[in-house]
Amino acid sequence: MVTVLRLTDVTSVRDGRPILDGITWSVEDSERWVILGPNGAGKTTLMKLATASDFPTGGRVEVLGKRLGAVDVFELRNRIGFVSSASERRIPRSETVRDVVLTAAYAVEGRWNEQYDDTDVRQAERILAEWDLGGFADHAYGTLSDGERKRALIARAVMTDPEMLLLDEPSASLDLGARERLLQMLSGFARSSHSPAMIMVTHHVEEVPPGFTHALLLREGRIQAAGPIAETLTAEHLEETFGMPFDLAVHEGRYSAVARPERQASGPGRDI
Ligand SMILES: Nc1ncnc2c1ncn2[C@@H]1O[C@H](COP(=O)(O)OP(=O)(O)OP(=O)(O)O)[C@@H](O)[C@H]1O
Repeated sequence: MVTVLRLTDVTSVRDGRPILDGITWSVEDSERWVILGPNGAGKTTLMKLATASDFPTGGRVEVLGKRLGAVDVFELRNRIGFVSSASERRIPRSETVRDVVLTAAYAVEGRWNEQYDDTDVRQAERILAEWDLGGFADHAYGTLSDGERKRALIARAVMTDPEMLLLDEPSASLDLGARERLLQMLSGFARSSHSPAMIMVTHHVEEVPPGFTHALLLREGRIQAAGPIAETLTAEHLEETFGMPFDLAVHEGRYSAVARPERQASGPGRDI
């Protein structure tokens, strides 16, 4: 086992306020982590540290065995796949889907004069097929549906065989069918022993792909619970994290959560 990410007593302070506070967490190459927590809990800030896009205010962050602050972060970033709404905005709309994936080999957005060898082209074609995008290779990225775009971005992120794949809310804005399709593909990818370590941020337990092995629950910049998913993603921990009680169900690796009905009805719509 190889530790791909290690945070030790990490603090991130912005405008004098701790956004992350006392985070100690590590990820092994065989692990697939889901990160859950309320809006503003610090999930994106944590992802920025994990992708070597930001530095901590205090503590120690080691990404792929290298300590942030003592390593060329550009070299590190080439070994990490990252999909977020920001990465989506950087892709030119007129770029073909094939080039969206292929240009990852040079870490550029938008094909220019780079020379790609046959191995790169074959790798791109293989990955496009794996993510069910073979029929879209010549389509312009801007014409894809949201679900197809997400798959194209993930295909781009895995083009360089990264050692860590990080996904920030990959299912956000997808319709039910597109979400389910993406989850099936992520689940298959997570279960493959050839896949890199995965870390995925989501707002909904329904979006946790079966095959994910660990969960980290974050609240107000602190870890509320972290560890193997069966012990961590529990109704008790969700209540501590989100501040309200849930009924949590697990069926064939899929989670669902609804607020537990309060005994005395209150709020809008109650009978008076
Ligand atoms: N550069 C910054 N300067 C000041 N405050 C910041 C900065 N970056 C983040 N924050 C604040 O830190 C907190 C955590 O932000 P972050 O985006 O990490 O949360 P999140 O868990 O990803 O939230 P969401 O689920 O809404 O995306 C928020 O209150 C945010 O306003």
